[in-house]
Amino acid sequence: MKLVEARGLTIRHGDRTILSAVNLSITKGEIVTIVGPNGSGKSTLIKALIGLEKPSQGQVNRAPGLSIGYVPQRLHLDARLPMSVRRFLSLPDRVTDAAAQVALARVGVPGLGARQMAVLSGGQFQRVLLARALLSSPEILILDEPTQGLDQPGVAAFYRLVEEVRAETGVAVLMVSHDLHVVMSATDRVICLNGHVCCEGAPHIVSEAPEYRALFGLGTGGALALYRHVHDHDHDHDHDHDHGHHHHHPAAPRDAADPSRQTHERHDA
Ligand SMILES: Nc1ncnc2c1ncn2[C@@H]1O[C@H](COP(=O)(O)OP(=O)(O)OP(=O)(O)O)[C@@H](O)[C@H]1O
Repeated sequence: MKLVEARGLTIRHGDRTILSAVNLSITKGEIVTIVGPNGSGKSTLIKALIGLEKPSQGQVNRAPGLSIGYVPQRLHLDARLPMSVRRFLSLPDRVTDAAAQVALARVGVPGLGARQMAVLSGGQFQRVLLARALLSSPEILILDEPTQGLDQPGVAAFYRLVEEVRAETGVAVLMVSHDLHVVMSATDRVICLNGHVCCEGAPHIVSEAPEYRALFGLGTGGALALYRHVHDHDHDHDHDHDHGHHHHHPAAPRDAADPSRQTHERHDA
């Protein structure tokens, strides 16, 4: 069943076309990731799917009564305004203490309820946002760059958490990311966006697609100058060897075929 779909979605602001004839759909229980460079229209697409942006042409359809848990790209809270985590979870809809506790435990930050929002770390803040999004028992979670500002282990942990929640609840997930490599193992389908849908499919297929390579190419050839290298070791326990001991491969095909291998791309500029 389709939860949300866009058909021929075009969005213009003034005489600028931000999105052009975008088609996509998200079905029950799948994790879909939108990747694309800065300004490629990712947030605009998300807003259109939620109903915060009006199509200039085409249409957006949502399943009747669809419950959406949305985590925006940026949420600025005034640090001078006292706001506990517990109170934040009750905005805009009041939730019970029990429900708040369950939600916080679910995202791995139990007992944070009394803490002020302003003093949370980046990772805790993102988890609290996710907890709040989960409180409405959504059929789809929409996360706009949920790992912005987190370090690598924090990013990996957050995506693992999203996968766990999906496995437990069957919620569909649509998220935005800049980098395919970090979501490779945590997503079913990738949509590469650059004002239009450049390519779409399973992560390893998209990473090999010429359209994707043109944007996120290897070496200094790509617009975003990324390179990929393959590790045979565990990053968490092997920091000493983290520099200079890698074999740098141009996107080894065996790597794409075997998701258990760790693959990284790095900004090379
Ligand atoms: N309300 C608006 N009026 C005019 N231009 C807009 C408006 N909203 C977005 N844009 C423009 O549309 C383009 C796409 O913006 P959007 O925020 O969707 O990109 P993005 O892919 O999410 O970028 P980033 O990765 O930097 O977050 C940008 O050039 C932006 O300036």
